[in-house]
Amino acid sequence: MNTIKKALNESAAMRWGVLLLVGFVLSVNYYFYDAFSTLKDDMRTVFGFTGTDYGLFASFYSVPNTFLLMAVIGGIILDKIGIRRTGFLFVLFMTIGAFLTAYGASDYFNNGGFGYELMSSFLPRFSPELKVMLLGRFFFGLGAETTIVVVSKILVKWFNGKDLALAFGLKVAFGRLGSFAALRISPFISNEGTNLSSAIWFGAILVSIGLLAFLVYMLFDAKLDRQIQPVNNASTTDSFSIRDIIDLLKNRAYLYIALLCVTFYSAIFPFNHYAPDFISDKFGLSSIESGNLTSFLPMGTLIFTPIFGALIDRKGKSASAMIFGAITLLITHLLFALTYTPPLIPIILLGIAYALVPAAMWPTMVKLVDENKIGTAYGLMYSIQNLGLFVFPLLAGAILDATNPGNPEISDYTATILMFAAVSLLGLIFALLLKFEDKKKGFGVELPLNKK
Ligand SMILES: NCCCC[C@H](NC(=O)[C@@H](N)CCCCN)C(=O)O
Repeated sequence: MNTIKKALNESAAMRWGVLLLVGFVLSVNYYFYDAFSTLKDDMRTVFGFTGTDYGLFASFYSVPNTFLLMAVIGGIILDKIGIRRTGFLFVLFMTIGAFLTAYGASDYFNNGGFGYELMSSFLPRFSPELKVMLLGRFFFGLGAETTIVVVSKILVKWFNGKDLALAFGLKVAFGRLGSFAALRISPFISNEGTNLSSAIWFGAILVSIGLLAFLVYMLFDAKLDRQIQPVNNASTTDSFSIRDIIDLLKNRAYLYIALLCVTFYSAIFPFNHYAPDFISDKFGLSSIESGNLTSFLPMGTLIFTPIFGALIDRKGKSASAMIFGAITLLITHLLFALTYTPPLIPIILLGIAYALVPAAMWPTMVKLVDENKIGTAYGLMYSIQNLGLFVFPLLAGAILDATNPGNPEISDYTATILMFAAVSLLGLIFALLLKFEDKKKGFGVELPLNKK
């Protein structure tokens, strides 16, 4: 008797199992990205970091992705050599970067350990620990961004047509879980800077466990490829040409979504790097208290992004959701900058924006580009986004130093947060332009994602 064997991605249990595995890789990625925001003040007291030093450290994540176009190159590599090899390579970079960062902040290194002399011998404006941490942040960013592109492609491979927006929403939720854990655990381990180095090592160890999780995923991926190869061959053999990038940039809807992406995230991620310190300074809280308060943000989005994702799968309205999210973001920053509204209220508003826009924006890509170019499309979008993630933490640190001379313990963040409000306003303009373009060209951005 002939039995038809179902491919692995036909099984719902397998799909959600895979999401759990790659979701963990994202959680540790975001953990390490956000672990430093509650340590800003500890790094000021232990290493003497100024606002600009801290901003530079946060920005260095984006250097490879913006200036070396690594997120685009990672996306191209992904479309060319496939999920397993690309994923392994970039999760490995992420791990190396996390360990280098922790090494730079370690007591061993700072007591004259291996490489200390070399790192002291050039660019005396920057301390040796900052230089090694910057190098670590560089490699971490190089690996982390392409890893997110890889995970997006994994989800398209396993979930397309089957709750894709929900899966993307859950993927984002896994990232937020990592941020939540970082905001809670990092200041707790650091204990006002007495265990600063242990807090960073803890993050690096988590990232290395993420590498092990990816190795396990590779086994499932190989099995699925053996099952679907004859049907899906096109998606792995299509070769990259520079035309792909030109075509993407000529697609106005793609351009608007990429510009919304850079402005929206520039008003959130760089803000998050400063949020615990800002809340602590403006409302007189300890770093653990302000970390706890800020952690409501990823916690809320963790719950609401999948819910909004599921709604968009079924009801559509992605462009309208992005507009609404952008307006909410603008209101949030104005409240933070200009009022003493209890911080939980703007944090809740920020959570709505931070859940709604990503839930609508990322899966919309399948409406705008072909699946076999999706790695390149996401990669390019990340490189554009990383330009903002490079510029704005630096700018925020520089504005902070300029408006608070002498690196004081308590800083006035008004000018810094108003800068984030201005960036949010730009995001709103691009969200509106996207909606008009969709109306004109009929991409179907407002339609549900689920196939009937
Ligand atoms: N399918 C894409 C989901 C991306 C989610 C998005 N993350 C980013 O935009 C990253 N490029 C930057 C992440 C920085 C932390 N590692 C998000 O909403 O988190």
